[in-house]
Amino acid sequence: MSTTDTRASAAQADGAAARASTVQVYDTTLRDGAQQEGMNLSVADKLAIAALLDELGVDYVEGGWPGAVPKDTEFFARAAKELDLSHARLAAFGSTCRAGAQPDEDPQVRALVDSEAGVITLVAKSDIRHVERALRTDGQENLRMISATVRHLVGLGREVVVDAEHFFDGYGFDPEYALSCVRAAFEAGAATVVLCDTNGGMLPDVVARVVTDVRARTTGRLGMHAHNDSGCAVANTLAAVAAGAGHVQGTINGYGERTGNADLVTCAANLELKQSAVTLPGLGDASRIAHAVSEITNIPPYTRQPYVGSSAFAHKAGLHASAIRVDPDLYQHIDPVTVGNDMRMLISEMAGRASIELKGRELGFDLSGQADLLARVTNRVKAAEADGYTYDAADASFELLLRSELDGGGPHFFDVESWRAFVEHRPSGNGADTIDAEATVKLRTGQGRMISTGEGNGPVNALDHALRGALVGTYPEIEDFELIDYRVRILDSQQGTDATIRVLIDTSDGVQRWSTVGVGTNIIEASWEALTESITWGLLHHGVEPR
Ligand SMILES: CC(=O)SCCNC(=O)CCNC(=O)[C@H](O)C(C)(C)COP(=O)(O)OP(=O)(O)OC[C@H]1O[C@@H](n2cnc3c(N)ncnc32)[C@H](O)[C@@H]1OP(=O)(O)O
Ligand SMILES: CC(=O)C(=O)O
Repeated sequence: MSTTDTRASAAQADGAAARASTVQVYDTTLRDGAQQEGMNLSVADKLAIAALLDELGVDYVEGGWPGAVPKDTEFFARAAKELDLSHARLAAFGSTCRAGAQPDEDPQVRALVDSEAGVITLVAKSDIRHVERALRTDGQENLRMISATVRHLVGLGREVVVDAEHFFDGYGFDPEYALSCVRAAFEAGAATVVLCDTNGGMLPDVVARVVTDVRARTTGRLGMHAHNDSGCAVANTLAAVAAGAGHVQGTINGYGERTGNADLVTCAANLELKQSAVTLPGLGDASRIAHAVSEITNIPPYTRQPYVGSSAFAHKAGLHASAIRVDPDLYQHIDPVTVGNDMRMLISEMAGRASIELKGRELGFDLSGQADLLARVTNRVKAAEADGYTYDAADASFELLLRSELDGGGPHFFDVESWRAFVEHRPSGNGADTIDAEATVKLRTGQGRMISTGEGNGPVNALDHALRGALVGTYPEIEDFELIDYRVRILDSQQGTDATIRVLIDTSDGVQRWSTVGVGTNIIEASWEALTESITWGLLHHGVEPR
């Protein structure tokens, strides 16, 4: 073991020794995550997400609030028949009984029992101001509500978790009252009392101090539920664990009310990989699972999300690449494989020869020892980027550039003789004028000269149709290629309509997706370049030989 390794291991061992390795991981995506603006999950969505969370290996999946939200009532009914969880326990969320009511008479509490969930999580007020102003009752009655509801559910054989709402604010205002709520829950048999930063405004030092105090003055497992309004939800969760909390709540991808909850994957990865405080059996699949949940919620993944984002291990700076070539650990905090992610090299004006060599390796080319070639490609990339190209968003165009240096010309599927596109406005006289676009492409393949005309709803669309028309006889494979995204950026906006234009095109064949770039002072010229590169890369990667 090297000196650096020894030092790193010692530091990690210190951290680990300070913590129990039994911190419970409790997911509230289906309840608090669903409180996110714009999120609307069907029962089928919830069942699918619950199965993914179980694969990840969380200890608890909170399914929602049966009795309050009809879909959640249905979720628990269907979960009992359809969900086969191998690791997680299903938790139903709800509130304590109402002021003045008995739990066995309260329909909300009955709905929790009827959900048949083995775990019931009760939200309880712990800030005296909320008790008096929101519940409109007094402190003693709130303690009775907590105590009676917990006792009732424990008596029915359920594991009870109590979420002490607004705990940190309440503790700051009246610590004795906030503590009496925690004690009431434990004395009635709650397995865990979760201290909630409901308004999400806490900072880690406050969380650490409060959790330490509460731990010294109560007995029982404490948990942490952090919202991210101060941008500190993950940090606050880790601070709570460092101060002795044995249960963490959060949501996958950090979904949740307002700015969201603590991102559970980030929390759990930190706790497992850096502190050995949790064991998440599916951590090695975390990236796939986080993205699969994004597909279901229909909320695009956050590319810079820690651990699982597509940029989490993407390296752009040339100096980083030169060190990574020696040892990836020099610029990465963990091995991406441990969370199911990949290291990627981004090629741009900031690339150096090491970046090109590593990108080449990623693409399947061994460029080691080819100093002249690496220098040539680096120089071409820098010059092209200065002209407006951007290769970190267009891997396919970079690959073609690299191959053109490697193969002395690269793959050559067709020779373009000429192309043209025009747009015609046709007045109708009745106000319903039409605008038609038409393009003609002339090119040669090994099978002869092809001339094709295409129409479209704009000149680029017409050109795309004409190009495909000219090629499809020789290369029928292109019928599978579909242009799925088209982005235009004006590079020097002060030049008005004379500006340089960059076009990025994403193409898919239903299995893989690739991106190409074109640049020109004319939007059609830039689009043509990106279109032809897209077809070339697609043919190449379908194993097609020039015909
Ligand atoms: C911090 C959190 O995020 S907790 C989770 C919050 N999630 C949700 O609110 C989503 C689901 N909520 C709902 O469907 C509805 O708000 C319901 C069914 C819970 C309540 O709806 P309604 O019965 O129409 O009541 P309304 O929303 O007007 O008021 C809430 C009532 O709950 C009471 N209440 C609030 N917190 C608690 C608590 N911890 N324990 C007991 N009662 C509570 C309030 O005092 C109020 O009582 P009131 O009807 O006597 O005034
Ligand atoms: C319970 C909960 O969701 C909160 O206090 O934020």
